[in-house]
Amino acid sequence: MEPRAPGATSEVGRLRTVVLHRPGAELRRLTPRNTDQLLFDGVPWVARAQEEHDAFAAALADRGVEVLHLDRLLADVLDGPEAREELIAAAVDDPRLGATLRRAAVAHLSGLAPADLAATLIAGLAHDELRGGSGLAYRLMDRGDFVVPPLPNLLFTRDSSVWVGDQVAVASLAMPARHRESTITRAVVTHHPRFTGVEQLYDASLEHLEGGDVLLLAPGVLAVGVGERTTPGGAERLARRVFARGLAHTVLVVPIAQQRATMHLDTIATMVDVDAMVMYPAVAGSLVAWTVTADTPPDDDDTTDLVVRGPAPFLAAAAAAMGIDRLRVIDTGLDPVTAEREQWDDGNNTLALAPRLAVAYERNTVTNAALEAAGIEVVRIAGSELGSGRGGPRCMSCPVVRDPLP
Ligand SMILES: NC(=O)NCCC[C@H](N)C(=O)O
Repeated sequence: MEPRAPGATSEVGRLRTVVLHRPGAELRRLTPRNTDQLLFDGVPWVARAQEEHDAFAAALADRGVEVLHLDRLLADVLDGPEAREELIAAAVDDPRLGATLRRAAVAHLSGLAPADLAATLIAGLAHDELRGGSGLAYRLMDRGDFVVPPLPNLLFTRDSSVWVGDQVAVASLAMPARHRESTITRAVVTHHPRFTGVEQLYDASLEHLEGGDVLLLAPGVLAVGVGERTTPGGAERLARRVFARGLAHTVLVVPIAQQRATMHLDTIATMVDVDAMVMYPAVAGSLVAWTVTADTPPDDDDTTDLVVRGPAPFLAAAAAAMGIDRLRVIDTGLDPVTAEREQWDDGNNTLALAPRLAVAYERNTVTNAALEAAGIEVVRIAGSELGSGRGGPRCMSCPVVRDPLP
């Protein structure tokens, strides 16, 4: 059967196709010395993280979701000269290297077969793995230093690209440790036959915008978190572009605390039904939104002012934009300490497979019980090791095809 044309207009339409990344050798690079810089909160047990991820992928496949693996898509495109050239250039685009080491790194990477090159671009290249290294920068490096740093956060496929309607926004990731991820998603959506003809809505050279901050609340209505990662400038640019291309009529811009626990909007709230969210109780009453619309559709990047109203309470502003009476918040009934613990462990970061059917980490027992009491079927997955990167089922998945809502 022909694959369905890619696209998504909501968070909860039946999920048909998703991109995941099974974590691999890149996680073995993590040590207590580099976890902060590489945005992990601990050193994961890699084999167990892979088992957990395999079970996540199996849970999706068992429910009829086609799982695409990012490393395989990457290896496919690295069979062609354009993606090879672009991604090798991106891997050595680092002022630490200097010309001599850069040349040696290019020669090494250029000699690799597609699957090996894909693996190396993801796992990185350590000093002692480089054949034929030379030059001052090389000689002054330590054995374990990275010529090409690893990408352990590629696991969180949600952040480096996001589909809005039938177009894909390649993200502009804020943290240096994640910049190169966008070059990989860009190469895949540009060169893979699966995505031929797809228009790109955003790119990594623009203001910071991360997929974890973008929620498709309803067809035509986006919520965009602005905080540690996505900037107001990024939200404005995205709004202009989705209006210009007829992909949305309203963008709700939602300020969130600029701290690690709430790095993206999807760490505090995700949709579990067409009119319901699970939300961190500590923010449910105080979250606000700026409602952005356009009187006349702008051009992609013109400078005409958008219409900005607010701030207003998020739930009311969202319901008004979505054209519903009320956006329900599933009351997790949590005491503040349990709520804080389960938010940190991504209890609010669920992946909807369909209305009222969501994947969640099993460890968040109180949040999951509340979801079930509210009529949401919860598919529980283990995440004790996966969670050390601070991301849950939504962060670890990029929906590529969802059914439109009826
Ligand atoms: N959407 C998400 O919240 N993604 C989780 C990203 C975790 C990753 N370690 C990061 O800090 O960017």
